[in-house]
Amino acid sequence: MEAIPFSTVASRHLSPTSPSLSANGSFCNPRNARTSTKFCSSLTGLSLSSAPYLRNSFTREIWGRVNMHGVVRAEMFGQLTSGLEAAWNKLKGEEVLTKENIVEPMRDIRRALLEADVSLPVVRRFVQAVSERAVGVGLIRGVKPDQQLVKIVHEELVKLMGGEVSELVFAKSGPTVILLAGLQGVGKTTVCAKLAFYLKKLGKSCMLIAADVYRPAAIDQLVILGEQVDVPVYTAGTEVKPSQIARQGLEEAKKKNTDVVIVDTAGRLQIDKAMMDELKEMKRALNPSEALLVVDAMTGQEAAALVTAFNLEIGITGAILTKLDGDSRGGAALSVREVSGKPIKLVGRGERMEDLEPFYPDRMAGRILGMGDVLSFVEKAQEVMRQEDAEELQKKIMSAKFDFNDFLKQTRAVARMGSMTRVIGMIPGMGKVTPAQIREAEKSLKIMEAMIEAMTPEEREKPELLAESPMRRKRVAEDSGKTEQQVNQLVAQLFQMRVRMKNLMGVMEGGSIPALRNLEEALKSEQKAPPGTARRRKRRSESGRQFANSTSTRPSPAGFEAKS
Ligand SMILES: Nc1nc2c(ncn2[C@@H]2O[C@H](COP(=O)(O)OP(=O)(O)OP(=O)(O)O)[C@@H](O)[C@H]2O)c(=O)[nH]1
Repeated sequence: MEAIPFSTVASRHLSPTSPSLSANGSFCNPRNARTSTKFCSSLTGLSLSSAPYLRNSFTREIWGRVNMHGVVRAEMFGQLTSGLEAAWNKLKGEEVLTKENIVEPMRDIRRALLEADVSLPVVRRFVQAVSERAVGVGLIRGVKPDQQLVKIVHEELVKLMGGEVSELVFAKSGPTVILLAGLQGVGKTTVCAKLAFYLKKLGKSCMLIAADVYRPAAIDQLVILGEQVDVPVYTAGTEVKPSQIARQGLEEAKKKNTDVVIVDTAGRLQIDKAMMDELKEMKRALNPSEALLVVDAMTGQEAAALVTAFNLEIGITGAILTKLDGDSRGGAALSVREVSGKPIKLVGRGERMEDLEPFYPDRMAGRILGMGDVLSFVEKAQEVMRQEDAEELQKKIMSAKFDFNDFLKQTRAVARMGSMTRVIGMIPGMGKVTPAQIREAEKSLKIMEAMIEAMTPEEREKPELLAESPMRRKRVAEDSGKTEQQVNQLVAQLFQMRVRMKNLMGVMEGGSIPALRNLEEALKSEQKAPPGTARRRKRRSESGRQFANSTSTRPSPAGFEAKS
């Protein structure tokens, strides 16, 4: 497969079809623009002016690297995303949305939602709401009908999923009790530890209570997970009643001034009376601030039905949706709130302890529409990247001094961000990725790492040394067990990246969206121009000039390809 620069891939997906991009020039939902900016800056600790950089060039360039050896095409709610895309495509060339021309797109939307296992009444209400709004839309100058429909669908999806983030409720005094319930194997025990890990990051002290007395292995599992996240686990064996264990555990937590206790309960294969009675008793004994039902996203609308049933039976405060990293079709995420009236508070997106996060309806809608979830991505990136590193990196990018040490640091940061599937799903247009393509990308990272490790510290710091010396590149190839061609490619990529980063920085600093579009257009047309054409040659020579400008003291490595 021919390697296509990521920026080009991104530009395809950042076309004006993205309502948030055209609306405010960022990936954030316009509604939440204020919150999003605050978010970015509060998380980074960088100045507000750094936020656009983090939202744009940082994410692209990290992914530029991951995707350098080939394009990873879009699968997270993949089928739903493509189904919806088919709907917009039907409106291409139309001047205005009318009752007649939205019939077919609405049929596509309906079909896509049903195939994603969204519950039928929810689909009906959704389609009706979108249709009513679509035909009521007047002609907005510069916004095409397909874009208008995307925007309406985005807003209705956000509404469907509850609109705002539903925050966890904490007790005003004494320990906050969070009771977790759910069927067998949905991920309850894992969620206990993940939740403790998440709350610890918010500065809360936690204790886990092992009240699943029917599966002794569950107690051991919780103890192990507790050790992993460094949170105490209260256990009392399997001979004591669960409500009794929970009460004792709560007393213990009070003595220790613990902020939050999280109670693991027994799962069943299906809802039964004994389970419900036990949960009711636990609720009476603990008076929890949160009673959350853990449901598996892969079960689609069944998850929504379970939330409804548990709520009617024992009264719950919300749901935690797990396994969103799997091939969930989206039905659960879209149906739970509307069917049960209860919000999804958190989502699990992997097996690692850090793979639990708040449920943001607007970000989820963005992912469903193939617009990615850049804010979650940036947050993850910031979690694994020290602030000083981010600042240092920013300086280097601005002065076009980005070297192989930075390259390695960022590559490793990406690796620490979690499973590739999960991370890739957050990038606009990167929703549909096959496992084989992810393996390919991971392999590429390893190859790059091996080559960089074979460089001397001086070479890593001054990539020009490698650009100028075929002998050095040969040595790196031999020491890393890779081919000379692979080393040449890596060195060339670093210089290309410097140029691209500099261009992006210029655009970001100027802050003008038309400029960004121009750049994307330019990248797009470069990709389209066949090799060897005058246009491509012209661009290449311009790119060489840009490089020469970006490194004043060194000879341009534009010629190094010829030397090697
Ligand atoms: N991929 C993925 N796997 C998950 C997620 N959450 C949990 N799992 C996995 O699901 C499996 C079952 O998780 P458990 O925590 O044991 O489930 P449980 O609900 O406590 O099961 P019972 O105690 O039998 O009721 C484990 O292999 C977990 O690693 C998630 O968000 N994504």
